[in-house]
Amino acid sequence: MATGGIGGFLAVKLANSGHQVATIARGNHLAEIIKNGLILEGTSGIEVAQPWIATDDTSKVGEVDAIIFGVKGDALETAARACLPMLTADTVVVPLLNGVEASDRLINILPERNVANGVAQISTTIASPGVIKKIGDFDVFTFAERDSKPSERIANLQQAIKDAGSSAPATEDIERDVWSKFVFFSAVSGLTAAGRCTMGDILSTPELSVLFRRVVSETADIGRALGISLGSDIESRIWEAASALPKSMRASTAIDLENRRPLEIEWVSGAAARLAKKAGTTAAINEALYALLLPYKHGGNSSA
Ligand SMILES: NC(=O)C1=CN([C@@H]2O[C@H](COP(=O)(O)OP(=O)(O)OC[C@H]3O[C@@H](n4cnc5c(N)ncnc54)[C@H](OP(=O)(O)O)[C@@H]3O)[C@@H](O)[C@H]2O)C=CC1
Ligand SMILES: CC(C)(CO)C(=O)C(=O)O
Repeated sequence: MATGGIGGFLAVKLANSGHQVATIARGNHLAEIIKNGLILEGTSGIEVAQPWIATDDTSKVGEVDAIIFGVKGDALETAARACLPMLTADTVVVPLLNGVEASDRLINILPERNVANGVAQISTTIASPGVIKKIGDFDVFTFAERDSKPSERIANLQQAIKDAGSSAPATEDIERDVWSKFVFFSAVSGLTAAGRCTMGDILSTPELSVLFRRVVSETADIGRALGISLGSDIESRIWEAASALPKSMRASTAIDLENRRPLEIEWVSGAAARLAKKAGTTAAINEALYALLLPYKHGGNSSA
């Protein structure tokens, strides 16, 4: 659930390493998957997978072991309800959305025993109906039970993803990992989208570098105020990692903005602003980035 950048990538990899994979998709994307298979254009060539089932009707899938949950933030509730027919008491639902609220939002709809927590480091997109495109060489999926305790179902899914060629490291603190990506992403997303710039621009413009580092500190402080054990070196580690990113890199938010698609800002800059209030701290820069992107939230032109 579903067959976008995240779900489509893992569907191809898992199906081609021998697993029974159902791809939930709709419209032209589904029609092309049924007709030609699901195609992954990666840096090392093209792979095609024939899903076990490709459908927009989850009641046709039956009960499953695991659900890779990868829809955009605004689609979470509807997609979660559609997962209900596929659950047994042991099915694990692994959210890989950006932001820090997906797992908590899922337990409002799905039984808590079914819901895990997770985060993805990858850059993939639906290039055209039936075709997923991967950019770059990184594909790391970090996930665990909500309380981070080891479990067989998490270990099995990690092993399956590793056998399929990606990275799925074990973690002793999934909340910290989800927040670490959020701290990084709040800066990359907010600046490359609101600033219409690339990581190269951020790294080569001292004023933008300072702003990037301020967003990172601001979001990290929100996490710390909420009790997340982010560590005192997260700011420097993120800056080091950011400095090594490809110069042309932009967040999916910036690419969505350019393509006039809806933006996930409610779950990134907007979430930082909201969570700061909850934590009793401030988030002036995240608030500003959120406000600058708000006119474009629903896609299309600005509301002006
Ligand atoms: N792609 C990436 O590289 C990364 C993505 N992420 C995060 O992962 C999440 C998913 O991103 P991504 O995979 O790129 O998103 P995509 O937009 O590529 O894919 C989401 C898919 O979900 C489908 N969908 C939504 N609701 C339903 C539903 N009820 N039934 C069936 N299909 C549905 C959409 O179909 P339709 O078009 O018909 O609405 C779309 O095909 C986001 O939070 C993103 O920020 C995190 C790290 C990297
Ligand atoms: C920054 C990146 C590519 C890291 O996975 C990402 O999550 C996104 O752009 O949505």
